[in-house]
Amino acid sequence: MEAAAAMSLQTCSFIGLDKAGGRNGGSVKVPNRFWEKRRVQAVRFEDSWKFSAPVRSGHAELKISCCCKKNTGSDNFHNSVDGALVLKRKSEDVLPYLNGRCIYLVGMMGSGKSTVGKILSEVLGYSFFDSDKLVEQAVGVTSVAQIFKEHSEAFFRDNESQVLKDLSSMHRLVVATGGGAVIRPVNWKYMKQGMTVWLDVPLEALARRIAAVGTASRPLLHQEPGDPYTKAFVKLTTLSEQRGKAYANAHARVCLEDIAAKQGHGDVSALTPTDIALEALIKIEYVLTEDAAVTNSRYIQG
Ligand SMILES: Nc1ncnc2c1ncn2[C@@H]1O[C@H](COP(=O)(O)OP(=O)(O)O)[C@@H](O)[C@H]1O
Ligand SMILES: O=C(O)C1=C[C@@H](OP(=O)(O)O)[C@@H](O)[C@H](O)C1
Repeated sequence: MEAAAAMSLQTCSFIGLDKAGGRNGGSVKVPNRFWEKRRVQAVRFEDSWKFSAPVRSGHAELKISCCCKKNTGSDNFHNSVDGALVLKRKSEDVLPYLNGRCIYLVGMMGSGKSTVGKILSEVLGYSFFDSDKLVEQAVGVTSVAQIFKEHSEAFFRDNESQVLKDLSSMHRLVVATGGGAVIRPVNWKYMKQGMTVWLDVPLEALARRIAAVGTASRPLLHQEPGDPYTKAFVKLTTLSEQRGKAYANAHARVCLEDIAAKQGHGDVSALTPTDIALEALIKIEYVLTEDAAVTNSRYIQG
């Protein structure tokens, strides 16, 4: 049911970026023309950063017809509709508290940032961006692997920071960041303009997912010897040790082991992207309502 729910919920649309810098130049600035186009979808709010308890509106219209189209079996159909409804209702709870703030998904390669991010953007009515894709478009190449090969990791990181900086002035976006975006403190300054959410996935599950699609598109994993699972697992273990603390900077942590335990089976591979998106919304709501409560109690106390 999940693939269908995810497919039907995703409406990712990227708008091409003009090449704004030479291949051998320094960082590449995302051109203004790009943001002018996006402004149609990504509304700017001048004063949206105040944490206060919002006025709740009634339930918005539920848009589930697209989910039904993709499913065939009757069990799948019901699971999918139920899952989509629960997710949509939760998004309506969270939206007033988000107040236009962007969501930045962080996590290791293969943690599901793009998959879950597209679902979140759809239910929230936000636009979706994959920062890797924005870097590729800004540099004028078709893959991150090409940037690593023809330039360097440092060149990629500079461009990644520039993209995050440009995104940080926007609103109503869900951004799937690259797995290494967390290592530069300045990127946190940009990402923390919005809500940051860490998708915390066990290494075995990450390596299984990556092995299923191959390591070619992920240059940091591709250099290791061995079969795709071993290559991925070995390098991810090292990266996770180096980055573990950095991911923990996020406002919210979505731990797949915890979700699986809550569901009573303990099997993270049985979790669907919709389960994970729902948990992300629950965690975001928790963080934002805590902030709103603190702000309101300060206001009452004068
Ligand atoms: N919950 C999930 N269960 C199984 N596979 C998943 C799940 N979420 C994502 N995947 C798969 O894992 C791979 C990596 O997901 P992706 O969203 O691209 O991760 P990221 O953007 O964090 O690198 C993709 O092939 C995707 O289909
Ligand atoms: O973890 C990392 O350092 C990287 C993760 C990749 O993004 P995904 O997390 O989307 O695979 C991409 O940015 C690049 O290959 C480096």
